Amino acid sequence: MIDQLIEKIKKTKAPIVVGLDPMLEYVPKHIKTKAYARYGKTLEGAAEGIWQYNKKIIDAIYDLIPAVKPQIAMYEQFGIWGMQAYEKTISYCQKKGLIVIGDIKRGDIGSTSQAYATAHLGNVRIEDQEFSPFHEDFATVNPYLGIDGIKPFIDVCKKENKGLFILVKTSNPSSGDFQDQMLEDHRHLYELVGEKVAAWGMELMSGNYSDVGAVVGATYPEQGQALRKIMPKSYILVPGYGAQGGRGKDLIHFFNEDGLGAIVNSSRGIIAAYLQDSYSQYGPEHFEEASRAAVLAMISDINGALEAGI
Ligand SMILES: O=C(O)c1cc(=O)[nH]c(=O)n1[C@@H]1O[C@H](COP(=O)(O)O)[C@@H](O)[C@H]1O
Repeated sequence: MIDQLIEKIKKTKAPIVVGLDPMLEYVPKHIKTKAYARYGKTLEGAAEGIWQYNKKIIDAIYDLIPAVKPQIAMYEQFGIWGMQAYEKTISYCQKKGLIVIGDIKRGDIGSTSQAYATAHLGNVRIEDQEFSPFHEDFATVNPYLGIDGIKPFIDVCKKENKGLFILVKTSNPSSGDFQDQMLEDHRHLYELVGEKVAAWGMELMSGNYSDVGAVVGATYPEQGQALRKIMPKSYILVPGYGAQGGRGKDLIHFFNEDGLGAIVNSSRGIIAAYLQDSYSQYGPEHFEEASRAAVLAMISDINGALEAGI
């Protein structure tokens, strides 16, 4: 699957992924009014609102980008209707030719991880038929449970040609609480996890890169540089650009010398661009055009930094 992602990154010249993390407060009034008229001010009405909002944004940006990353919690808050909106969003994006990274951050004991992997990347058998419930192309995975929690995902990736991004050094302010702990051999815990990700990925090579990638936050550029060397064959998903403070110039060391190796995510910075001062001229009526302008600005910021830095 990583080869397909790389092909799309090369084609769009955009090493970016747009996070589809819809909050109800971002959905403009004209969309909410329609959704509530049909389904009431209910979980179902809210889920319809976020789905219509996503659809407009996808239509406005799909030609510019290789991939999207819907974050499942944003959908889950609207119950089963939210989960339907999650699946509809995935199907719609895939029909538009986008790679979908399901931001599910799962990981559990082996048997439970197996069920998560089946739900999101694999197929569930019901009597004599198989169904792929959420059919994302990649999923984010939490490695805290060790190899038991990861192996079922790796096995499904092998079988179904899918991919993973495993949390290594997250972007949040308290990510150091555990991840920066120094081990007896004077390595940080995130370095050990990076080494494991690199080793797990060797079984799933596709060209120069592995289907097993890593998540490293844009807010930790020095750690990103160190991890780039520890995991030379792992694609790095880099969240934390924009709303969390990451900028293009912080990101050059997340990339390899071939100009590949990283894909940078922005969620609020793109989908809620119309609420920012710099895009306020678009207004809620043209929110999707603000998102398109924000995507173009992000591509040019990152490519500009890469051209200047490599
Ligand atoms: O796995 C992730 O995507 C992720 C890991 C991480 O370390 N930090 C992080 O922000 N994320 C996700 O990336 C997105 C960031 O959103 P924005 O800050 O709005 O761009 C959210 O969906 C987060 O859940």
